[in-house]
Amino acid sequence: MLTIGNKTFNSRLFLGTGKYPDFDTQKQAVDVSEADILTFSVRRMNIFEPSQPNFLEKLDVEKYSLLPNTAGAKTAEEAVRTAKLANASGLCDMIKVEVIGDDKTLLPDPTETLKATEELVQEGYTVLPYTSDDVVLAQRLEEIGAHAVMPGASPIGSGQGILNELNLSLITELLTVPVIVDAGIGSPKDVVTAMELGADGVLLNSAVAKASKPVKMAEAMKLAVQAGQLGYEAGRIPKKRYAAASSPAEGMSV
Ligand SMILES: CC(=O)[C@@H](O)[C@H](O)COP(=O)(O)O
Repeated sequence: MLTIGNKTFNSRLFLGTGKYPDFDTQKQAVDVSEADILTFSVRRMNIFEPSQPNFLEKLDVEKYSLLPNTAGAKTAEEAVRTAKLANASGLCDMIKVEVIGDDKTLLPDPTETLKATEELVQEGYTVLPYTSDDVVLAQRLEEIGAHAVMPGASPIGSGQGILNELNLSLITELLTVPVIVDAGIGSPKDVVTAMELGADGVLLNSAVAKASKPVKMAEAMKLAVQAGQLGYEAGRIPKKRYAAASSPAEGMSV
């Protein structure tokens, strides 16, 4: 079970809803993934124009916890405004703060992310900021009241997987709020690694939506989260420099 703020979830997989080849594939992938939390860009929703196509129209949104994100925001002010828009439309169980600092890398702006997180926390939102894998920044976000912290594995949509295992493991060790590894996941292997590093969950989009077979990949990601979590709880063996025989001879008479 995963608890964020005052909500509890069965699944530790957070799924993005964009970039699918069509809405039927999106729905099937979401169903198969058994994700409880779905994220979507507020800017891509026709919130106040019911006649326009609705990005989530195939999904039974009542079944999920919705995590709108502030994608497209470049300042704290824009992110806060976007969060309020999502809230006003009734589509906001929690908010993912995403303030981009650079168009090419889509890496988050640290100071604006802190500012937006602080303001939204003070206004009573359940806030999950997307951040870099910087350990001290993750700690600051926790200190100002973030309900979970979401360090990136690598740049959004890059599929490069986890670039800095050390930093992610330090973040999961030092923070007490949930740590959700977000962005850059390329394959189930990356998900297992994130969970084995002690992440409480993983948020991904492109790796499923852009896979050759998105529905199959959604299932693989579900299983990877479960396998990584089980492995983490089971406690892996320490790495040794030299071999250790599987059938030790000590204590045997012959
Ligand atoms: C959907 C969303 O929130 C993305 O901004 C997120 O960071 C996922 O990134 P990937 O597409 O790399 O999984």
